[in-house]
Amino acid sequence: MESCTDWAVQAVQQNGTASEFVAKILTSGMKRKLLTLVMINDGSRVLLGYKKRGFGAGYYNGFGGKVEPGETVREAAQRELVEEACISAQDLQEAGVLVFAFDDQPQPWEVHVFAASSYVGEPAETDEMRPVWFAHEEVPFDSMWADDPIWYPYLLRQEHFRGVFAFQQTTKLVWNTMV
Ligand SMILES: Nc1[nH]c(=O)nc2c1ncn2[C@H]1C[C@H](O)[C@@H](COP(=O)(O)OP(=O)(O)OP(=O)(O)O)O1
Repeated sequence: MESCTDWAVQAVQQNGTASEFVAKILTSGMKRKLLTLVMINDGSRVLLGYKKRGFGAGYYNGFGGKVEPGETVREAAQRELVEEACISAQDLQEAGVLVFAFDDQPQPWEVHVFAASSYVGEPAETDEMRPVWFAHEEVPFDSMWADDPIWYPYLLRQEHFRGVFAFQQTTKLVWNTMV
């Protein structure tokens, strides 16, 4: 089976990129870092968390984090949702995959995005995230990762997506392609 990194490498080779580090970081065969991101979407609103600490602090985002040894990507997605928003998704669906190459991180990141419309529990603030509902037309892209406006339309249309994104100095988006 084709691994996700293979399609990301192909995308870079087919589309070219102004930033050499993207090709270098994706083709070097180094292990990627696996992460999850869960988007709760009730049909007209999405639940985002204001990230209070760590990577992406100050941004709104879905809930997620690193896949720990011994757990599946799906298990990690459920665990992070409970840890960060105090809710458990009932209909977690695979929504898409995002590959990020950073010029200041040693490994490419592969983020598995899941969507859910129903959950048990009540969203509550944790040490890491403050949950806030946003209407689809009011998603606060100015306070989010620069790649988000590119793939959110796919998410909201419930169309599966794969994207490759290159960042310089952590947050400056310098190249992207949707596959
Ligand atoms: N460019 C980007 N756009 C986006 O929308 N989400 C991104 C992103 N880059 C990273 N993320 C997400 C993936 C993941 O859900 C989160 C980063 O995870 P964290 O570093 O918070 O992981 P952990 O919660 O495991 O960390 P610790 O609690 O520090 O162990 O940010």
